[in-house]
Amino acid sequence: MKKAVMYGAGNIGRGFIGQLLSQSGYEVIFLDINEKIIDTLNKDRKYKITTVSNENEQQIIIENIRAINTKTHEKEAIDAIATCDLMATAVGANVLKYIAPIVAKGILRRYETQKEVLNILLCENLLHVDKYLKNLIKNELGEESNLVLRNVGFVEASIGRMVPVMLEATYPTDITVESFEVLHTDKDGYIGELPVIKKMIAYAPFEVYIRRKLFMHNMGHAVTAYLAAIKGYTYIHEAISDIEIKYCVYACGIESAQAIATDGYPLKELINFYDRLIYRFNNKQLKDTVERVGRDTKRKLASNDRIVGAINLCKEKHIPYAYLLLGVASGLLFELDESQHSLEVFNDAKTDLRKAITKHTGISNDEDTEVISRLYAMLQKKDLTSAISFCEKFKSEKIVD
Ligand SMILES: NC(=O)c1ccc[n+]([C@@H]2O[C@H](COP(=O)([O-])OP(=O)(O)OC[C@H]3O[C@@H](n4cnc5c(N)ncnc54)[C@H](O)[C@@H]3O)[C@@H](O)[C@H]2O)c1
Ligand SMILES: O=P(O)(O)OC[C@@H](O)[C@@H](O)[C@H](O)[C@H](O)CO
Repeated sequence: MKKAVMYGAGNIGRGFIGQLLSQSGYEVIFLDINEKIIDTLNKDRKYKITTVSNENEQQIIIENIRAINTKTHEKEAIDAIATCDLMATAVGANVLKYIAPIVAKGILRRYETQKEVLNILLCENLLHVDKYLKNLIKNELGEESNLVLRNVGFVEASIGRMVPVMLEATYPTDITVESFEVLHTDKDGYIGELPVIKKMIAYAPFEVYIRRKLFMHNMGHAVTAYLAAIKGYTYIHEAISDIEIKYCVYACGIESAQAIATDGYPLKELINFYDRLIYRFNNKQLKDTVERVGRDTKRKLASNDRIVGAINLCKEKHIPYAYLLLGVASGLLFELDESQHSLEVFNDAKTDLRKAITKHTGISNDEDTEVISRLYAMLQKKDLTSAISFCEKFKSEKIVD
């Protein structure tokens, strides 16, 4: 049986990629550091996925799996990487630097034992994650890195399925997901033959799919969460049913779509994609939280991430972006974050807003800073109605009807 290493046994590792790999005939070996999840996976050798929508729910059992704790069994983890047929990561953008040493050791062992090609599917929400992880691994490998990495494909993937955080009370490995199951990957990232994976599609050039995912899906998701926090909602489906929030999220999506479409991707398809997405945000059974979707504004408001990345693309393509600036203003007010990764941004904005805007978003021009500051003041008073009229007026000055 072919072997696949799934680095990260969390929401996406178990709830999406692990499923597709197992259903494609691979034995799936999860690498993780969460003892409870690892022990339960090894005891049961299977786990349950519940797919939910507003209409129905369905349960499936994922088999042919086992797990290795990389903290306590590093040697076994390296061995798994050295001998597998395919690998994927879903650990979180901030965690890649911690797993790079083990991945590098596994790759080096493959090189020393003349093992064939390894393709690594990178299932993280990070622009150019392929180059990022490759560089981390190059640093680990030192001088010989080019030779060692000759047979390793770093493959960007766009993960569309939304998987919420599970409640403490559920069985440790149970997971609830939405039904979306297409796995988009970068055709140019693979080395050798494309692996056969259920629901996997390989595209080239891939940039437009990554932009669609990050600057529409994740951007729209984040803006929903930031405005939801201002209005006091707990779940994404509650927020997207609020007419003012839905209007702003839609307007942000149109700004992004117009910028992405300038590279030849049909605007109509991008708008259809966004319409379906907003419908998917309304999945009441998924119970995806504002906290999960919004957390870590230090990463999410950065210049290459979902909102400011979209703004930068709009600037490059001369597309107006009033509502995306509202997205930034709302993000600067977000403090609902158990991980504390939003606290620095929130406190900096409270202390010196203009300085915080430049520090955390890279935005430094006077007009954008002024617009964000004015929207921030309105949102601080929870006045989304005035913020919307401000955006409309600002937009009409920029657009000739
Ligand atoms: N949840 C979603 O809806 C979703 C959808 C698309 C993409 N993503 C992306 O997928 C990635 C994973 O997200 P997730 O929701 O599955 O997160 P998660 O927190 O559920 O899973 C991450 C897993 O990585 C493990 N981990 C953390 N540090 C580790 C280390 N040093 N070594 C080994 N394992 C370690 C954690 O224990 C956890 O099981 C992120 O980049 C996220 O942006 C998530
Ligand atoms: O995973 P993050 O923190 O980068 O972003 C939060 C959500 O937008 C994200 O996890 C989406 O659910 C996912 O990317 C959907 O495809």
